[in-house]
Amino acid sequence: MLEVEHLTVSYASAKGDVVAVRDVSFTLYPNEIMGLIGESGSGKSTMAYAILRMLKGNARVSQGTIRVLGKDIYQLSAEELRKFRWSHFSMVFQSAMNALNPVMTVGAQMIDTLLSHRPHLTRATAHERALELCELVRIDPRHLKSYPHELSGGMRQRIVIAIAIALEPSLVIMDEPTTALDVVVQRSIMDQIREIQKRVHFSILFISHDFSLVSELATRIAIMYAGQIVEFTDALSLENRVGFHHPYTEGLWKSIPKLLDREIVIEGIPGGPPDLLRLPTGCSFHPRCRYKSKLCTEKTPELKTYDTYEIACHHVLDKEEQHD
Ligand SMILES: Nc1ncnc2c1ncn2[C@@H]1O[C@H](COP(=O)(O)OP(=O)(O)OP(=O)(O)O)[C@@H](O)[C@H]1O
Repeated sequence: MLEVEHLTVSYASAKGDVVAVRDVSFTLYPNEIMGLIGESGSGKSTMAYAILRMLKGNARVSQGTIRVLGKDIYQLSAEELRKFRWSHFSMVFQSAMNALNPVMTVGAQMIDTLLSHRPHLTRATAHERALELCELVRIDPRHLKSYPHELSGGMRQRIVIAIAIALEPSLVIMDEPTTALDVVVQRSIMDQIREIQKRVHFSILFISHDFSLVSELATRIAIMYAGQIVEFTDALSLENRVGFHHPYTEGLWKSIPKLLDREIVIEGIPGGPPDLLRLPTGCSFHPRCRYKSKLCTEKTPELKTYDTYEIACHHVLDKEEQHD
């Protein structure tokens, strides 16, 4: 479905090349929901834009390949890419307002997307399909006549989701799709994403900095730190075996507020992410890691497979004993 191999993406800057994604490889399987999490600045959005071939001016893919349905998307011509996007892969970003045209009704935008990619459709059939999409995202069809500003934030994001799945793509990349919404609306949209994905089957790469949100939706989670994936884990193992993970994953998991004995307990991760222009030697996470040794300051750990996990940490086998 989606194959990313050795992807490296850099931004040219006055101080030198900022390598925002470093040698990332993974496969997303048909109908799989994979979460991608990491703190702000870890490279999640850069990766999403690279996969969508939507990187901005000073960014470039300096290494690696990205294949969607077996096609190297960087080998497609502009016209092929235009056809491929929306039909085979699409995206939902944080701000629905930016994704929608403010001077067109939402119905016209849905019908336009359908007709521009399926020119053989009649306007009446496209309208029927728009009605079906409204039903799928639980929007009253009368809102097809509304302009984006007439709808609430949650409704706008539902419309964006409807447009993203209008052409039945195999892959939808969602980058913080609910971050701008309040908690109640966020929950209902998450439930709906899950329900729609079950009904119409497509793969999702779901990007967020919110571990609890991702772990509810995704079956597999990739954890990103300073441009690299430091762990792939299944969502269930986090609750059951939190000590057997990358120290960064453990820290993120413990940063989720938990109610213990009527007190809210939050354990954070000390320090902040590194300057990408001056990465620490060895493991990039070592300055913040309570399990670090001399080896960690000297040698970059590679991703290694342990049962159903892949973890890049020199001490993953011995750290579980020290974990509390
Ligand atoms: N246009 C740019 N020029 C130079 N550096 C950039 C540019 N855009 C992003 N970066 C740098 O690339 C790194 C990764 O940024 P990115 O936005 O991909 O991270 P992120 O994990 O998605 O963060 P957030 O959750 O805040 O969106 C950051 O350190 C950022 O400063």
